[in-house]
Amino acid sequence: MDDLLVIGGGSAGITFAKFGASLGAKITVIEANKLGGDCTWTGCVPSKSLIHAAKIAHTTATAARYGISAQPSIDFAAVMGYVHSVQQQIYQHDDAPEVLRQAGARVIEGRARFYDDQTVEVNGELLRAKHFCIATGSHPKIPTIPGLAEAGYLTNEDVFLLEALPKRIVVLGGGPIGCELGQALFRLGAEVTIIQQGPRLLPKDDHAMGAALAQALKSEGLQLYLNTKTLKVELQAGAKQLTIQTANNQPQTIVADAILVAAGRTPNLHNLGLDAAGILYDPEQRIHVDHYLRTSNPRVFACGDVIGRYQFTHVAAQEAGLVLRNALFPGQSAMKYELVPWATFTDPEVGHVGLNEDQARAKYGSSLRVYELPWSANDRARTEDATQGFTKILAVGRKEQIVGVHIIGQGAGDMINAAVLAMGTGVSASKLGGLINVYPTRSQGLKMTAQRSFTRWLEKPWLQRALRWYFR
Ligand SMILES: Cc1cc2nc3c(=O)[nH]c(=O)nc-3n(C[C@H](O)[C@H](O)[C@H](O)COP(=O)(O)OP(=O)(O)OC[C@H]3O[C@@H](n4cnc5c(N)ncnc54)[C@H](O)[C@@H]3O)c2cc1C
Ligand SMILES: NC(=O)c1ccc[n+]([C@@H]2O[C@H](COP(=O)([O-])OP(=O)(O)OC[C@H]3O[C@@H](n4cnc5c(N)ncnc54)[C@H](O)[C@@H]3O)[C@@H](O)[C@H]2O)c1
Repeated sequence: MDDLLVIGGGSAGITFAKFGASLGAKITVIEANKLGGDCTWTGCVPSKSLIHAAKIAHTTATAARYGISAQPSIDFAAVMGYVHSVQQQIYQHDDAPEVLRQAGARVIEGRARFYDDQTVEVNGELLRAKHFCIATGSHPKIPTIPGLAEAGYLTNEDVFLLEALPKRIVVLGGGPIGCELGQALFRLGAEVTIIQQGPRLLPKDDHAMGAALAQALKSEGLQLYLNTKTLKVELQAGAKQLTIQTANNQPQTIVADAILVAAGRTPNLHNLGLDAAGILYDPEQRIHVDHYLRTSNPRVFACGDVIGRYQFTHVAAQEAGLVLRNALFPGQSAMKYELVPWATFTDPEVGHVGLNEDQARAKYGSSLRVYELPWSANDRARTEDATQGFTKILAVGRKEQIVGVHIIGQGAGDMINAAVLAMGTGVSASKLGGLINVYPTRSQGLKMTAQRSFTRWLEKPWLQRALRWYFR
């Protein structure tokens, strides 16, 4: 009998197969479509490949300021060919059934559902296991807008299959998907309008990040509507006409050739037989799990996008590791979410870890200190004409404990990992500011921001007076 049977072979499922089997446990992964899940086929991998190609187009088109003149000629089908080739490479190397079998896991292709509280059915076969894990991921949430379904729309599930670039694209949603793909498609030649129903982009990030990103996207040429509701969509002479209500309550229309819906995610629970297995879930379609990622059926765990917490590949993988620990070994450990980092791979990128400023202020009040440094103070950023950005460190207490770091700027997604290391190992802001970093690097900006925790004392009048006396 299997030690663990996993439904879903995406980011979490693949971690189960590789890591679980390497421990010597009997692991079966059942996948309904293609191993690799959202990340390889409809998420991280194609979006980051498209963003890379789009950045090259943008860099080429704007190279005149460096004394280099060129105009990119963009073959959209070839760009998509590049995207698909990266997907194939990653699939063959990391996700394919033979890779997981080689690692020691059993792979079954088929759609699984619970038959009862200790049995799963797939391809007409009933399978029992000591434990189960639901890792079925999520799919795009489609807002209820009159006429949207009839007019037709794209989501992350089909945008990477486009063979030609639509001329005018409206993106519904100003979260990470809308901002990343909106900018990439703009840079590849589309006219892009992002409609965000809330007051700012990236509302899960620090408020200053969304505002800075909005400024960057607008200055590049994207149209942005914040606090805006889409009232209806109509087909007019083959094009899609959206009637929107903007912040000042003025209805107006926008005409587009394609609408990309990027308005959040819904967990994949449909037809899973959860009731037959005694697994509780809520009307928002989230499975209830405890701190140990166990559902209301003690044999069954759930992790990844399906539990609707932090919907990232690195979190799905971390949660899968925790489920392996709790299902296969005595005792149990809880998932810790305080140090979940993420990055939005726009240009400039936005990196996040810990509390944002509003959360930190609500929690720590006047003991919160905010250290900020614009990238214009960083020499490497200057040499690379990448001064659009800033770093923000949130610290508390006499020990200057770091409770949040937020970075907007080129490469912020890589840089945020240093902040994770500092926070995870209890390095204070003053300690971080005192370390030696390589000059000239953009990541030095993190250290330079942390340095504010002690250089700010130099601005105190009493210290100024004392220094004047000392050097009299
Ligand atoms: C456009 C986009 C860009 C993204 N970019 C990033 C990024 O840059 N960084 C990042 O960290 N995250 C990113 N994400 C999020 C990331 O893709 C997800 O958080 C991650 O894939 C979740 O992993 P998972 O294992 O929970 O689900 P998935 O990877 O979606 O895997 C679930 C699998 O379960 C299968 N399945 C479903 N039902 C059944 C069933 N009944 N039987 C058998 N199999 C079933 C599905 O076919 C699927 O393969 C992005 C997402 C999108 C949409
Ligand atoms: N770089 C990354 O790590 C990355 C990239 C893409 C996606 N993701 C993951 O995928 C998840 C889903 O991304 P997402 O951007 O779809 O979701 P999201 O929930 O993060 O953002 C969606 C945004 O759309 C807005 N919205 C909802 N309905 C709307 C409507 N009718 N009109 C206009 N705006 C509307 C919401 O206010 C929200 O801000 C992310 O939260 C993240 O976990 C990660």
